[in-house]
Amino acid sequence: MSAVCISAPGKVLIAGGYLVLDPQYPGLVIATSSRFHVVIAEGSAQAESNVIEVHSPQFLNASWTYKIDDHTDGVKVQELHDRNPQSSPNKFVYLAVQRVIAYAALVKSAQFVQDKLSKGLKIVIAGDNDFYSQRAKLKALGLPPTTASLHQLPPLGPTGTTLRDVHKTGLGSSAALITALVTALLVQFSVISKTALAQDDVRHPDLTIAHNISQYVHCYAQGKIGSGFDVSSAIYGSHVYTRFDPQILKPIMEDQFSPTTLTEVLSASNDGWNCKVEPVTLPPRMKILLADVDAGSDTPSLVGKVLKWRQQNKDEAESLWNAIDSNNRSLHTGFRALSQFAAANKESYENLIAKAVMSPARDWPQVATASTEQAGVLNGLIALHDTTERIRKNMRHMGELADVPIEPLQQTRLLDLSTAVPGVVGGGVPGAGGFDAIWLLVLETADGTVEKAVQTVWSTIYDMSVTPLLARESLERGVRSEDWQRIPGLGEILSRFGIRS
Ligand SMILES: Nc1ncnc2c1ncn2[C@@H]1O[C@H](COP(=O)(O)OP(=O)(O)O)[C@@H](O)[C@H]1O
Ligand SMILES: C[C@@](O)(CCOP(=O)(O)OP(=O)(O)O)CC(=O)O
Repeated sequence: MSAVCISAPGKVLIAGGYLVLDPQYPGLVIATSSRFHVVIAEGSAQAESNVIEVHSPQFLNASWTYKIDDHTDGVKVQELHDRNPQSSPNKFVYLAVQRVIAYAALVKSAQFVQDKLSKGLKIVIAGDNDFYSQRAKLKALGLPPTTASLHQLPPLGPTGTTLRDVHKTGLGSSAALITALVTALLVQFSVISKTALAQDDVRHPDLTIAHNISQYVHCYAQGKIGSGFDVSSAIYGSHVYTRFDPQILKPIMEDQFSPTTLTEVLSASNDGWNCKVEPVTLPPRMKILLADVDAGSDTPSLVGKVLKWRQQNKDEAESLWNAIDSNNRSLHTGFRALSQFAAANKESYENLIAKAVMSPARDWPQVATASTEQAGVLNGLIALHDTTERIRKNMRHMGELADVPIEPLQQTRLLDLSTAVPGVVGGGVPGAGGFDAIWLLVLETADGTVEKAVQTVWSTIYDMSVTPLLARESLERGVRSEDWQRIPGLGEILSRFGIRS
């Protein structure tokens, strides 16, 4: 039996929330080591010709079956509700299947698609535990909210609930899922090759096709065109992202359009996709820590209010956005400068990091340096810390002006306590902000001193619950082809659906 397995990472927008909706302003997105996995198996046990079964077994009532028929006016995908009467229709999954099949039938042929479906397909979706809050599960097991406890939970574990009721952590589950599913289907129907995914070339046409179709399906399923930074990082990994002009998708966001419009708009050679991707990696010895926060209040939808405030206060908004943007760009240049230092003066870099780990960032200006190289690294670290503080201050200010909780008081207190821990460079509230999550940039030691100290601080906060996530920066960049046997927990899940090697 042949199987395709594709994974795509989650995201954290550490700089550029709101601003990135405007193509003038880039955002800095870090892709996470936590991923969504999609396996497509052909000819597995009890598979039926021209039928695609999709299962998301971490959820209750989450199976969907589609029948694919060849009509004179194109290939039709019809959901067979009676096969899974308990499952609510899944617009995201349906559109991914339907639009990729339509695209494949146009660029290959309808006959080619039918041949590929002759043994039937089974698709299994599984997301790393980080995408969903594990707070309740840890509590039920009497485990403290630490990474050590999270490591005790089975990987790709059941959530015990439905997709509608699950408590998400904000890593962008729908974008990672759609990217992995669209890419896996494109590989399955031979529209792109899986070897292309192993390459780091952000201009590779196969990656561009996977990107364009994933953005399209995600926007269509959401019923709106966001900035697209989440799908972009699911494809390309961590990067500085400048959005595409939403006009590009308009012709195919309608109910009716001609087949040639679909292929023209989504084609890798369509220059209308004017988004920019500049890959980023964190400097050596630095890592991202993330927390799922329950500060007692749900984050309402903030985007509409911020954009309305911008519209009504053009001058004030422009000067504040330009100030935020200049700091957002400094964050990126600061990463680059430190990475270059580390490459050119490895020893000085390592020695200085070993000293900086001992003090809180606010005391770094007093750290003694033994050489001009070390002083250079120290200045780079201080600049990064100051930049994160300035971004926070300006984002808080924007929250006050627009009257939305971008960095609410509870989060300010949590971040102030966290960034006072020795070895923490800085942090913030990701994306649109709110009550639900924070990110920290910390110096890394062999024994994880900083991370442990941060977790100790989190565990002493009595009036809000702060649970770490296991995610780190994705070192494997974006979407990729996997050997499913190497993904802990996946083999056992697949065997339940008769999928074996
Ligand atoms: N594990 C999954 N299996 C199947 N569908 C999923 C899964 N995760 C997300 N989805 C789809 O994505 C939708 C969630 O979209 P949305 O609320 O925009 O999420 P997010 O905040 O993660 O972007 C779900 O209703 C479902 O259709
Ligand atoms: C406001 C934004 O710029 C960033 C929102 O980032 P989040 O990470 O908060 O997003 P969700 O995954 O949708 O919850 C909107 C956008 O860029 O689309």
